[in-house]
Parts: sequence; C-alpha cells; structure tokens
Amino acid sequence: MSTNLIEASGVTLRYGRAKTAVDNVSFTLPKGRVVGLLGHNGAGKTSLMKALVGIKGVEGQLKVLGRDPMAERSQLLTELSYIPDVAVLPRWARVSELITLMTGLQPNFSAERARQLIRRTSVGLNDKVKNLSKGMTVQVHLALIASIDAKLMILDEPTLGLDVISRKGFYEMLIDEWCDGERSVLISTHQVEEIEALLTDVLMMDEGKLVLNLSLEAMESRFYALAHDPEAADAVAAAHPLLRYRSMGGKPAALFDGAVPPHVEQLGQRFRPSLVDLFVALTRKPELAPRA
Ligand SMILES: Nc1ncnc2c1ncn2[C@@H]1O[C@H](COP(=O)(O)OP(=O)(O)OP(=O)(O)O)[C@@H](O)[C@H]1O
Repeated sequence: MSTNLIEASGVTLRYGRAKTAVDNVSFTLPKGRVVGLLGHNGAGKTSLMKALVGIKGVEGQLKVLGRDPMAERSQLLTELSYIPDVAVLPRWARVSELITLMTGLQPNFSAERARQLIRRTSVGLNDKVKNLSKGMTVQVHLALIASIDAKLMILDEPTLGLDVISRKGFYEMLIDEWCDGERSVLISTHQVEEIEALLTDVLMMDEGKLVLNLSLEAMESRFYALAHDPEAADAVAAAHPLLRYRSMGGKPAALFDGAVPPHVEQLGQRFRPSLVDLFVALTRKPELAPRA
C-alpha cells in the first residue's frame, strides 16, 4: 500500500445528470495529518465524504487505505473510523451497551479503550443515551470511534449544533486521544476560525471544485495580507489582490496570492492572513465580490 491514506485523482460525483456535486477533485492525504475540509453549504463536502467511504460511486480514481471504496466498502468500514453525524446514537441504549454493540460490529474496536475514554468525560457507563445532552452524546460517540484501531478518521460536521464548551471538549479529546502523528483525520466544517489552530492542512471546496489544497505552513509562505491606509486603496487594488476587506481594528486590508510587489508592500504593514480571510477570498459568492 502507498503511504497515502487517501489518493483521489479526477474524482467526480454526480447526482443524476443535472448535478455535479464533486467536480474533478484530486488530492492525497498522507499519514499523521489533521485536515480540514472547508466549504460553504452545498460545496460538496458531504458528497466527497460519501465517496470516500463507498456510499456513492464516482468517476475518476479513488483509493482509501489502498482500497476501492465502492468495491471494498464493507472491508473498508472496518478499517476506518467514520461518523456521518456524531450526535446520533441509539437513544434506548446505555453507554455500556453501546460498547458491547461496537465490540460485536467492529473487529478493530477495543472495549477497554472505550471505557478508558468514557472515563475522561462526565458520562457514566450506566447512563442512558436518551438522558445525555447533545454535547455529552458527541463525546460518547467520539470515545467509541476513537477506540477503533484505525489509521483514518472521517468526521462530517462533527460539532454542528454544539455550544462552544462542547466543541472545545470534542476537539481536545480528538487531538489528545486520536492524533498520534501516524493517524490522520479529515474533518468537514464551516467553523473555520475554531478549527484553524488544530489543522495541519486544509482542503477548500467551492461548488464541487477543490479551490485550495495546502498545508498551514505553506499557507503562511504563499498568501500575504497587507493592512493599509484608506488613501493607498487604489494603488493596492491595482496590484490585483484576491480580496479587499477590513482587518482587525477596521483598517483596510488586502489579501494576495504570492508575494506583494515591493512598491505596494511599502504602502502598508504585512500580516498573516487568517484561514477565514482565505476562505472568504476563495469561496465567496459572486454577489459578495467588490464592485468594479
Ligand atoms: N441526494 C442528492 N440528490 C441530488 N443532489 C444532491 C444530493 N445530495 C446533495 N446534493 C447536491 O449536491 C451539492 C453538494 O451537496 P453536499 O451535501 O455534498 O454539500 P456540503 O458541502 O456537504 O453542504 P453542507 O455544508 O450544507 O452540508 C448540493 O448542491 C446539493 O444540493
């Protein structure tokens, strides 16, 4: 098997003839990475994840853990940790029963590890799922899937609907208990600000297309932001930034792909653009584009 956990080349996923949800997407996902799959509603994130776990067939080449997801779906599902919706667990069950259930379903599941992870949470093994808050349910769900001995975890919008404390708890547990430098996780989300500090890489989708595939380190050396005085606006605009916006403190700012020309750089102060700025620049809807 190649060292990449995911290899996608020219992957296209259609719903019927009219809808292309994933459009000619190519990327690789090596081990030991925390990858954010970012995109607006309808960008194609869930569709891509469905393709990765063999729920939807695609055109192009796709290998996950060295397997063809459609042809080898049942085998693949025992080798990765996937949650389409973290907040859903059988309501009738006690946490201990879920552990028993998982032991029967998942050959690579460790009940011992699950109990250990549940002890990290405020949930008891005897608690019933129906009595848990949404945040607690998500923690239990994560504890269960983090107890699968796998190399790859795929999470589709895991913290949707959770308050900030529960989201923080979720990500802390994910980083402490799952990420070990060997395993990788692919997380789709809209909550770009929150997740930026966790990520090693970012995949950004817009209308089915992959518009950015970059490590966070490479992002720092590739994109430049410049805060400048209002009087310099025309000169900055003439250098064709990707985005013009207001930086913190309300000062006008511009985001550039690549080095800022020296005569423009001297018009302001350079700063590190945030992932949110980049997200807006690369995925904004046409109606939000500045008027010419
Ligand atoms: N079963 C389906 N049949 C037809 N079109 C679909 C189907 N599922 C999704 N789509 C369309 O495919 C596109 C991508 O949808 P998808 O759910 O993958 O986006 P997403 O990025 O996950 O969005 P969200 O953030 O809202 O969950 C959208 O235009 C959506 O309407």
